[in-house]
Amino acid sequence: MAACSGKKTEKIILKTEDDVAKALAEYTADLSRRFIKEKGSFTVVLSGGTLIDTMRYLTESPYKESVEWSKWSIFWLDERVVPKTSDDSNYKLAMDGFLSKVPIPEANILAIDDTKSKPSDAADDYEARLKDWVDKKILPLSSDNFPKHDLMLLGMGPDGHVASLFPNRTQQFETQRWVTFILDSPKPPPPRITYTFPVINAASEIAMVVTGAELADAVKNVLGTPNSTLPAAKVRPEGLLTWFLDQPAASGL
Ligand SMILES: O=C1O[C@H](COP(=O)(O)O)[C@@H](O)[C@H](O)[C@H]1O
Repeated sequence: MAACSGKKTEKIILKTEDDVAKALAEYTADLSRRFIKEKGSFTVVLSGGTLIDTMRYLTESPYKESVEWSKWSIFWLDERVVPKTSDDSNYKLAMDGFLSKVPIPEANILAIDDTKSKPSDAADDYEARLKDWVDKKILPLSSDNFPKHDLMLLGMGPDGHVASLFPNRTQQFETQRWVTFILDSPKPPPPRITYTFPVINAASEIAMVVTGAELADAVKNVLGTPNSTLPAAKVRPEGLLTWFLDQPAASGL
């Protein structure tokens, strides 16, 4: 393992995707233990894409038995505006690959309301329900009054997008809203809702989980270029940012 730390950024480079999956399970279980000991709960925000498969070891021993799943709450960084039964749904992906295999209470899972077919309505609704969770003191607010989650698990696309914040789209510049929407995502399906950067960067911990040679150029741009303008370079949390990379993804560094 090669690890190098900046002030608040750590980069962990492992040989294979399987090594990254194992390290991610250990890291997430450690944080779960730490946050639950400190404050009795653990709020986790999921991406879609390859991340869910890379979380696979959390659903196996020893984590399946030892993690206090009843204290977890689940949110999504972004969601496609499609029925939850669609193969394009990030909820379905997470349910099939992760949530159906661990005992997180259903009431602790904040999924998109898929009866809202207009993306703007779906974004307003998710933001309103986040506000309810803040009012109920399940989520605290950051010093800038954005909801503060314990852990966000981010993937990155080859174009440098994170969540549904894409290059050449305005959503990446949003400074007020907690949740916004996009009608013309360059990656299908086009209609989506997404957390904004102020909410992402309010998190206590962020893991960027990036594996595969097809991500090498974007990794090089974000981590190897001063002043990269890709959306992933805007991930600068209040807390710690940890990059989990396999060697193919890190090959340009
Ligand atoms: O469309 C999306 O893409 C990104 C990256 O996905 P990956 O398959 O390249 O890992 C993902 O993080 C996001 O949640 C998803 O909606």
